[in-house]
Amino acid sequence: MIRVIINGCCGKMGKVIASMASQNQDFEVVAGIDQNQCQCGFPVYKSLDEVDVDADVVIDFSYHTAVPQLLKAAVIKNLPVVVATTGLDEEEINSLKEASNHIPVFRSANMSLGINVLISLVKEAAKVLSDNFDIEILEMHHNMKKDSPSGTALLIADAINSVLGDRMEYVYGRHSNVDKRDKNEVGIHALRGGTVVGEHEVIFAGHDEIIKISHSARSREIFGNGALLAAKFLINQKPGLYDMESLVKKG
Ligand SMILES: NC(=O)C1=CN([C@@H]2O[C@H](COP(=O)(O)OP(=O)(O)OC[C@H]3O[C@@H](n4cnc5c(N)ncnc54)[C@H](O)[C@@H]3O)[C@@H](O)[C@H]2O)C=CC1
Ligand SMILES: O=C(O)C1=N[C@H](C(=O)O)C[C@H](O)C1
Repeated sequence: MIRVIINGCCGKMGKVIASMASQNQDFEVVAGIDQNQCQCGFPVYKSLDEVDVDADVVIDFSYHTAVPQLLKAAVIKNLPVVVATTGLDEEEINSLKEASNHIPVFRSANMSLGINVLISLVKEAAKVLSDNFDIEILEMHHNMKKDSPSGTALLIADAINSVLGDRMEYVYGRHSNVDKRDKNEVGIHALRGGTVVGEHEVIFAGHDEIIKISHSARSREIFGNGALLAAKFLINQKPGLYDMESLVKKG
């Protein structure tokens, strides 16, 4: 039985993780952490420092400002952490890399298998098409999402850049642009509205033809499933930084 602490347990994803874990005999949620209070069926603390319950792993779906303190406490407690929270700035990302020198840390902006397959497809397409096709990324999420663009859109852009010699410049929206589009741009555009779970589309626009590769998340359970698989994988790893590619490769 893998004993889980959920950071952000009162949130949309925290509740999904708690529900999925309760239906999976491999997992038990032993505690939650949230700045808010909520009825969860397990004790809820304000910070990991305060948690006095034994656990095997922390799963984090919270807010970017929460991550450095969470990781600091996880290092002290020698607890592996799955970081699913997005919108991290450079300093927060560095805190994550530092923690991974001491504990296993798994980070992915998108825990779904589908997006990680899309990323593989998009990398292959970019290798073939980038000379003659302009690349734009469009994402849409619910009206409660606090960060923009999505971590997934940035993950896709970074994957494209990685196969194009890191020569691409990200352009976020085009409101103030007065020049024509540069070839070495990746446009990234965010839409917000309704209860959209997560839509991502990569558009390769060429001369007289367009290729689109897209993913549509219809339920948050696809992220919950990936996070639980990541937690199961992570508890058997040495200190280091892991991602969905590590999970797929090591199985
Ligand atoms: N990697 C992935 O597959 C996915 C990542 N996410 C990301 O997960 C994060 C959470 O998403 P949602 O659950 O929709 O958001 P949410 O806003 O519903 O939940 C976040 C929870 O974290 C809590 N929180 C905020 N600051 C905190 C702190 N300092 N300490 C403890 N708890 C704190 C909030 O009170 C809230 O209950 C976002 O960054 C989102 O982009 C969401 C879905 C999938
Ligand atoms: O906030 C969300 O809901 C999601 N956030 C992640 C992101 O920023 O990419 C993953 C998923 O798209 C849902």
